[in-house]
Amino acid sequence: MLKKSFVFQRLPMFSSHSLKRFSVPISYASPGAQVTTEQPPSRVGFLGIGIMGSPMAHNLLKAGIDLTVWNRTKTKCDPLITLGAKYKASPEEVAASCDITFAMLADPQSAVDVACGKHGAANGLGPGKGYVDVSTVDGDTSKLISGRIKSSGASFLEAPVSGSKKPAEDGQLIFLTAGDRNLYETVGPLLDIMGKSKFYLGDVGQGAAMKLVVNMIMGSMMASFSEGLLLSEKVGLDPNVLVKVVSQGAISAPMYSTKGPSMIQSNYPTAFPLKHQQKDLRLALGLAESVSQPIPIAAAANELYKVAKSQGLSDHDFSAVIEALKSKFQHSENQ
Ligand SMILES: NC(=O)C1=CN([C@@H]2O[C@H](COP(=O)(O)OP(=O)(O)OC[C@H]3O[C@@H](n4cnc5c(N)ncnc54)[C@H](OP(=O)(O)O)[C@@H]3O)[C@@H](O)[C@H]2O)C=CC1
Ligand SMILES: O=CCCC(=O)O
Repeated sequence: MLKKSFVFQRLPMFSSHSLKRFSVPISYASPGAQVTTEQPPSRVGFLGIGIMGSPMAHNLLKAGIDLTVWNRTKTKCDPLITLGAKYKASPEEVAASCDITFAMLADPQSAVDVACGKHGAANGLGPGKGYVDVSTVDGDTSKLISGRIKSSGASFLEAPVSGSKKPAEDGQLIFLTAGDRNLYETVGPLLDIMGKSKFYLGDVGQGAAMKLVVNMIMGSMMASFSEGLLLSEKVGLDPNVLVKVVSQGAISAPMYSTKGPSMIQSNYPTAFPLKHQQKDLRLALGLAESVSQPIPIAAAANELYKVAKSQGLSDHDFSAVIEALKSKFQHSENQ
C-alpha cells in the first residue's frame, strides 16, 4: 500500500492555538506514491487503546506522528510507548499537550466520560485545538460531547469508522465524519494514514447515523448468515460449500468468506466484540424509533445478540451470535 508508507517530516511544534497546515514537501518511503504538500498536525493524542484504537494509533506512530496515548487500562499503552509514543495519565493531560486528540471508546457512556468527565479531555482543550471522536455512539451522545468540547473553544468532529481489526491494522478504514468542516480538512492527512476513504456528511449526528445504519445492516446479515449455516448443515449440506456458493453470487460479502470457516468450527476470534454489535443494534433501534421507521429485521437480530450476550459471549466476535441459534434448537428439541 503505497499511500501508507508516508514518512512525515518533523516540523517545529504548532503553537497551542495554531492548527494551520504547512505547505512543506513530505518525503515518502515508496517511489511513485502520490505527492502531497499537506502536513498533518504535529502533536496528536489518542484516547482508548483497545482492539481498534491500538492499530490506529500504531499507524499514526509508524507514519512519524508525534503521538501521546492514554488508556483506562494503562498496560495496553505499553507496546505503543515502547515504539515511541508518549504517555499521559489522563485524557485532560493528553488534550492539553496535543493539537488534535482522537478518542476510540467502547460505547456512549465511556465516550462521554472520557470527553466530559472529571479529568476528561474537554478540560484540556481550548481554542485552536481539535477533538475527533471515532467511537461508535448515537447522535444524541455525539451532540452532547460536541457541545462540551465546543464550549471550551475547541473544534469537534465525529468520525466513526467502518472496517474492523484487520482494516485498522492495514490503514484501510472508512471514516464517516460530521461536524466542524475546518477540522475535517485539518485532520484529513491523519485520517488518510488510518483509512482508505473518508466521507464528510454534514452536521454532528449524521456520521453517527451513517455508522449505525451500516452496522444495523451488518448485524442482520450476520444473523441471517448464521441461520443459513445451521440450516444447511441440518438438511445434510456441507456448510463449507455454502460459504463457497455464497462467495460467488450476488450476496457475496467479505464478512461471509472470512468468518464463515471459523464459525463452522465454532471458533470466534474477536475482531468486533459481540457486545459492541448488540450496542449498535440497540442504538440503531433508537434511531429508527426517532423517525418512526420500522426495522423489524434488525429488531429480531438484536434479540438474538441479546441471547448470545446472556450466554456469556459478549467478548467473543459478533459471529458467535450463531451460538444463540444452536442453543435455541437444542432447547426446542428437548421440549
Ligand atoms: N472492533 C471493531 O471491529 C470495531 C469497533 N468499532 C467501535 O469502536 C469502538 C471501540 O471498539 P473496540 O476497540 O473494538 O473495543 P474494545 O472493547 O477493544 O476497546 C474499548 C476501549 O474503550 C475503553 N473503555 C471502555 N469503558 C471505558 C470507561 N468507562 N472509561 C474509559 N475507557 C473505557 C477501553 O479501555 P480498557 O482497555 O481499559 O477496557 C478500551 O480502550 C466501539 O465504539 C466499537 O463499536 C468500530 C468499528 C469496528
Ligand atoms: O463497527 C464495526 C464494524 C466492523 C466492520 O465494518 O467490519
